[in-house]
Amino acid sequence: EDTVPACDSPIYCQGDLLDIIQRMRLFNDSKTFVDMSLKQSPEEVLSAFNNLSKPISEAQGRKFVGDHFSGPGDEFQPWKPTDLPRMPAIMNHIKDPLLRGFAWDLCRTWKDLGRKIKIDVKLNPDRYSLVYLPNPFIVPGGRFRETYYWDTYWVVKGLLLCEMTDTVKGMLENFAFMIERFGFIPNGGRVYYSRRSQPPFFIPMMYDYYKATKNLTFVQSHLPAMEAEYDFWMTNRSVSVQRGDVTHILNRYASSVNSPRPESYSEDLKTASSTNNSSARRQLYQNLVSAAESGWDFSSRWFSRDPGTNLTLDTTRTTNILPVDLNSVLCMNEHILSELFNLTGNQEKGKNYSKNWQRRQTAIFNVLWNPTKRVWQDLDIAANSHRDYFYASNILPLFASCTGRNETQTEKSVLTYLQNLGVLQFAGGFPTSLETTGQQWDLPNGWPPLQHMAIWGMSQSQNQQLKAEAFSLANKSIVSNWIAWNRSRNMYEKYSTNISGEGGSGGEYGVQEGFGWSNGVVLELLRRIFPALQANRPSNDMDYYYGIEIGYTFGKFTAGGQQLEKGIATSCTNPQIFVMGISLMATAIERKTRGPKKKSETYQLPIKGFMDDLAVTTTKDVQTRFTSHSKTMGTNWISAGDIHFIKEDVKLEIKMSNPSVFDTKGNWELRIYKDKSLPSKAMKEQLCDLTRCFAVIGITLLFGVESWVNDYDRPFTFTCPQHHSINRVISRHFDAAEDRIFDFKCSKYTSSSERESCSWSDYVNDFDKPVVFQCPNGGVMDGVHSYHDNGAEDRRFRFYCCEKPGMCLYNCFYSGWVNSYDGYFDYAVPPGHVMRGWTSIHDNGAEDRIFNFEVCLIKICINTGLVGELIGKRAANNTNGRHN
Ligand SMILES: OC[C@H]1O[C@H](O[C@H]2O[C@H](CO)[C@@H](O)[C@H](O)[C@H]2O)[C@H](O)[C@@H](O)[C@@H]1O
Repeated sequence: EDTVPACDSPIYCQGDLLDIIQRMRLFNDSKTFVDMSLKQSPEEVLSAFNNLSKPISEAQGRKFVGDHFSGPGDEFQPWKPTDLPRMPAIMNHIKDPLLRGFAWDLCRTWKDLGRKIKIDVKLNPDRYSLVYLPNPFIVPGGRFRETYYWDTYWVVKGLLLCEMTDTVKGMLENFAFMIERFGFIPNGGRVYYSRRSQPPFFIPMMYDYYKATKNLTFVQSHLPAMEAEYDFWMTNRSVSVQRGDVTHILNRYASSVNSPRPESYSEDLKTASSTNNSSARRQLYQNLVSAAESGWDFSSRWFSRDPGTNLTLDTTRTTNILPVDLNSVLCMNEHILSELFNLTGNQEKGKNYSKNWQRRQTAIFNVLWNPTKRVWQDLDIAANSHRDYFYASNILPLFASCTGRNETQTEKSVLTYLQNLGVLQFAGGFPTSLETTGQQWDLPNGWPPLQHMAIWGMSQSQNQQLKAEAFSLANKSIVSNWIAWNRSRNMYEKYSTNISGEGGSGGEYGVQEGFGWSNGVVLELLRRIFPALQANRPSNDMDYYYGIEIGYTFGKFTAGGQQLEKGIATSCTNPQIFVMGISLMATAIERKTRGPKKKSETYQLPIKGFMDDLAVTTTKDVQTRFTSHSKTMGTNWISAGDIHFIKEDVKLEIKMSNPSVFDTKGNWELRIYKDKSLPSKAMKEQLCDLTRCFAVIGITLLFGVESWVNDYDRPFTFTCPQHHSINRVISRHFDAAEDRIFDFKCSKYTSSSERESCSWSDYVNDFDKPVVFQCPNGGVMDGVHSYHDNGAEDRRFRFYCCEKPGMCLYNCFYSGWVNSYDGYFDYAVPPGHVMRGWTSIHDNGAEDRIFNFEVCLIKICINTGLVGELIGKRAANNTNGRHN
């Protein structure tokens, strides 16, 4: 019997180098080493390794790795998806404003999980374990830096709900590219995954894409790839099972690799350490790799249940088992293939796949349905008996609509089975199993893909009780994610089913954050299962407006109540009226910024809110954020009643449908968004009739206008006129564009007419890098140029500095940070001062910058004794206080 390594690479998949270095456990996570790239060719690295005298000490091993490897992660270039629209329709469907905000945040996390592979990986593939893919893709997150096969099914669902169809298309093309290269889709995008697959969801992903886009041409062009993938499973992973005189064909997980997994090398050696016989060891490795192919790595599901064996990893027997979930997914594939061939006019293939689908349903019922337990169960091939244990996978024929028998009876007995076991009662959702083994696909973990498949299957049932249980599980699942998100701004790869909001545990690595499939599953559950779900309100903190409705009349026009919240105001039939209402409301709140007088004759602390990110794109699409900055003193004055704000014939009412909001702490900042181009845009797009457009113009003028020197994602060059210098910088950030717009004001600093000597600096920063700039030679900042990059989601800056003849700068100081990430700022240079420098830091999480300005007093030098005194004498490390 031959050893089959994970791939052919003599560095990443087999040989002494891998063996010696991985046994040293130089990194906390074994995956780190095999994700690193080579600094030289594999031949050079191997020869350097062979030249080391053996045995190699740990210090030598560390040095060797440092000298010859780099990364991990340096195979990628900056990339952010650019196809996230400003207002995906999912926002219109989710009822609860908080959950709508959550969905929007999740849509935005795709930006953090986007990756694009550097061209060098294509040119020098043997220097990388990463498999080159032509299009950018979304990764799960954390240690999972590469694409993962079955994860992508839920990522695609999430992306489609965020309407990011270009990204999805590219990812599907990547999978077709992998099928072309490997004959199937590997577990993940590394060479060490290239001899095992994962649950086959390519065809369902294509189908989801088709349903979302109706792009049949694209899907049709990939039908050969879909068939090739299906054939792979039928040729390499099928088993026949005799029942009566019928031979059923079913599938199993069974990789040919029978050596330790490179990414968990020392872990596999340890698991096999008490298996002395080399053939048994190879068999164990093969079963471990095959368990990884199932996506359930690892679980008691694959352990031997022979009497006398413990529930331990070294008893893993994956290839002996016919799994319910794999066969359900293949059944789904057969159904979809039949439908797609019919749709594209190939009725013959359509019929063939339909036959396969019917056969599979029969096989699932005849082989995997346990008539005693009245549920589907995995089959132990060797013992020819069901494995009578609870696994979430047992009910997945419901998800695949492959129950193969009378639905009413089946659904009823499935419900009874679940109720009797108590698996519907866990606080955090549907458990994976009822075994506690320390493995991650066992108790206490609940996995997002399983939550989704189980819930979806149950929700499609005709049995009302089973359907109701689906809602209850969806509620638990969303809430658990929501609690964790509010607490930590993290989405986990798995969750505890014991404690809602807690990440999962167990297995080979700590719980990972990101996280592709969790984001997709929450979006899917929110949209398709429980759009009406109401989230629990945070009890002692308030970052959002919620439960606030505004209703107002304008002349004879009365607008219906609009819900306002952090996320989005939706279903507005008249954007202009809405815009006006919001502006008015902001103003009304501004007027109350001191809060009402208390009995003690003192005023409540200020309340401030601001409207942000206003965009009107169609007659029905208005979005704005109405956010609040929370936390100072308790105040509940607004809950006392409605506010009526009457300005000429405009009447604004603010109704509080949830007054308790204001029992919490509030300290909000007010900004009114005024886009001077809005009324004309609205007129052009015929969004309003003449009277109302004029009204908008009127309101816009009434409240003043802010102008911007740039649009989001666009470059700008701004300079002040001669003898003027910048005295105000205003800027607003927009999350969907991950960029800022700017405005500058200038003031005259002298009446002298002497010519200034001005010049532009070079770019003072790279993307994602700090700006630390000071105009040289006593110069003053009179202009700024900047451009934005969508990949880095950042700006580079150049500055226009002018030496002011006869003028001296002194008493320079820094403003301190004038904004928070994603925050608005309006910084005014103090009177008598000019701007000399900028400091700015970018944050990759927020994809935004904070700013700190250096300003100085300016005076005529002549006869002041100050000549030449000031400039360049910047106090080291003084970033906040005054300095000379
Ligand atoms: O490195 C250990 C294992 O890690 C992966 O498995 C786990 O994460 C995957 C990505 O989220 C997920 O698809 C899988 O279901 C998880 O168990 C990897 O897929 C395994 O092959 C690998 O051995």
